[in-house]
Order: sequence, then C-alpha cells, then structure tokens
Amino acid sequence: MKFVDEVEIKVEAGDGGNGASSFRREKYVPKGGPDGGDGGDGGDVFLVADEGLNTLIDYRFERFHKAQRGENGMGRNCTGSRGEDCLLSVPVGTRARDIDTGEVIGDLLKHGQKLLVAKGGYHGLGNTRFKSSVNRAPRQKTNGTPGEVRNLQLELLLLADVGMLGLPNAGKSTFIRSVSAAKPKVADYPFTTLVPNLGVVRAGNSFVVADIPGLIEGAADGAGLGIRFLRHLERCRVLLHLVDIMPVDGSDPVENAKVIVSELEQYSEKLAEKPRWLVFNKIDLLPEDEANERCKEIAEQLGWEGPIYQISASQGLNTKDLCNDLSDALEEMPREVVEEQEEKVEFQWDSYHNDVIDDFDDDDDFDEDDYDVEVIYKP
Ligand SMILES: Nc1nc2c(ncn2[C@@H]2O[C@H](COP(=O)(O)OP(=O)(O)OP(=O)(O)O)[C@@H](O)[C@H]2O)c(=O)[nH]1
Ligand SMILES: [Mg+2]
Repeated sequence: MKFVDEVEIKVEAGDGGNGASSFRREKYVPKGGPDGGDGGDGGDVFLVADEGLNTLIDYRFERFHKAQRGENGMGRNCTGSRGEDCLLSVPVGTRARDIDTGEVIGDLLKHGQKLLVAKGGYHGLGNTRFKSSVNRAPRQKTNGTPGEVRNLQLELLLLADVGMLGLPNAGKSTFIRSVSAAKPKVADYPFTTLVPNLGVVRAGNSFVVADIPGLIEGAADGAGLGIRFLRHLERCRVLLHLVDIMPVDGSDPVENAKVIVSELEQYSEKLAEKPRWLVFNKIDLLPEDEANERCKEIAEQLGWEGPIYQISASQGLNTKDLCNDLSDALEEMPREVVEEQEEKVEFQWDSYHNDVIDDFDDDDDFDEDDYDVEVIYKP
C-alpha cells in the first residue's frame, strides 16, 4: 500500500526572442549596413528538490507555471537578453512524468537537485547575420522558436511528518478531519479507525499527519487492535498525544495518558523518545476557566514539562495555532535520512495492508470513500 500525493501541472518554457531587422543610421554614413541583433533564448522550467517541503499541495492551487520569454534583438547589434528560468520547488522524492507521453522525466532524490522539464525556445537571428558579399543590405531575420509546453504529473510518496497518538475516542480522526481534507470516519465508539489515514495540512509549510487506530491498555500484548500501527509513526518527526479531558466513560485523563506512554515505551524506545506534544482535546465541553484549570491539573499530575496545547478538534478551537506551530517546528527538524530504509517503509505499508485485508475481509467499514480525496490510494 502506498499513499501517494499526485498533482498535474502545466509548464511552459519561454519563447525565444525574435531577431531584429535594422540598419545603421548615422549622420554622414549614407548607407549604413545591417545592425539588427539576435533575440535572447527563452527561459527554461526546472524542478528543484527542496528538503524543506513535505507535500505537493501548493501545486493544487497553482497549476500553471511559465518561464520568461527571450527579449527581441534590437538595432545597433544589441542582442536581446535571455528569459529568466522558472524554478519550481518540490519535495525531495518527487517524480515527474510527462502526461501526454507517459515518459518519466526524472526523480528528484537529493536536496538542490535540478531537473529540466521544459526547454526554452532558441533565439531568432538578426539581419546582421544574413549579410554577404552578394546581399549587403539583407532585411531578413528569423523569429525565435516557441518554448516547450508540457503537462506534467508530479508524484510523491507521502511519509507522515506528524503522528497522532491517543486512546480510542480521543478525537484523533476528528482532528485530522478538521485540519486537512482527509475525511476519516468519526464516531462515538472505540476503534472507529481501523486503517491509518493520512491528511495533508496546509499551514505555512504544508505537512502530513497520520491518524492511526487508538491504543488501549495492554495493546503491546495484543489488546484492542494491538500496537502494530505504531510502525506507521516511526518516520514521524513529532507525535501529538491527544488526551480527552472529559472521557464519556468517566475514566481519569491522567491514567489514560499514562497508558499511552507506557504502550509507546513497550513498543520502542526510539518512538518513545521522539518529540511529543501533549494536546488536550474537547475543551469545548467545559467553560473556559474550568477547562484551563483541568488541563493544568492533568499536566501537573503527569509531571509533564513539554509543550501543551488545549484544543477542540470538533469546534476547530486553537487547531490553527497548533498547526502553525507544527509547521514551524518541522522546519527546524531534519528528516531522518536513512536511505536503505526507504524500501523497508514501503514494505511496512504493504505488509500492513495485507494484515488488514485478512482481518477485515468482509467489513463494510473498509470503505474507499473514507479516504482522503487528496491522497490517492494506490494498490
Ligand atoms: N465535544 C467534543 N467532541 C469531540 C471532539 N473531538 C472529537 N469529539 C467526539 O469524540 C468522538 C470520537 O472521535 P473520533 O475522532 O472518532 O476519535 P478517535 O480518536 O479517532 O477514535 P478511534 O478511531 O476509535 O481511535 C466522536 O463522537 C467525536 O464527535 C471535541 O473537540 N469536542
Ligand atoms: Mg479514529
């Protein structure tokens, strides 16, 4: 199973500038010769890999990109200047394909790598070039050639930047619904989410959030849906630990939070040491002062010293601020570069996919419509 971000864009390189047809006009020089300069070449369109980018979402909003045209040549043998190139930043890992021919133009695998996707037109020649012993006053010149136009498909294998952690019903899916176009199912019973969902969040620098099924006490030993979903969070750079401040079952949020941390630690030390932010959810259920007080108390009892957020996922309270802070924080956090792990992660999605199919073969909940419209789900 692969989660792929796909966009289609149109790129247009600049046309070449035309050559000029012109003659020297000077006092006392009755028949000045030709002096029309050449045009400039059109600008090229390049894709440039940028490790600071996580998704292709911005290209959904701007689909047409054009490089500058070359300037026309001018009299006095002045050559037109070259058109400026158009540089399109894309995340590392992006693959570019020509939609019309199906050809893969290339993969951008390293930060700073540049890939030419549309070549600018060539410059036209000025009439100076056509001067010969036979024709001393040529009028002909040529026009620049058109820049290349291409319809491109950009494709990126999405890796989650932010992972959601929490008990069932904490509001993880509600959160991802409210901050992205992903539409996982939300319901007031545990284990609503059976398969991980990814959502692309557009806040500052866009990023990817993974919503996974809830964990319960004993998950490490197989209780509930187990902890195998945690493997999807291994490449995340931040974990959001969502804590319901008013659980309907009357359970204690402090104990609930401890359960998650303990399951996390049992799964892997590495995951437990990742930056984790404590996010109190459902603050809309209490008057503001009481909600503040309650969150403070829970954090104190947990001895929590890391970042704290108080949100209402369903009402969209403070979720924007949280996303902006995540976007800023991610910019400062380098992605783990473990090249040979690429394969392994793909395999992990695959193996999970098989597990899910085995487990929930005839399950109505397994609905394609539950997937994010933006994230294309490919077998
Ligand atoms: N009042 C209130 N209810 C919320 C809020 N966020 C989620 N809920 C409700 O809590 C219930 C569970 O929400 P989900 O988003 O399905 O929870 P989940 O963490 O994804 O649960 P699982 O998929 O079962 O692990 C639903 O009835 C939501 O409507 C909130 O901010 N305020
Ligand atoms: Mg859910």
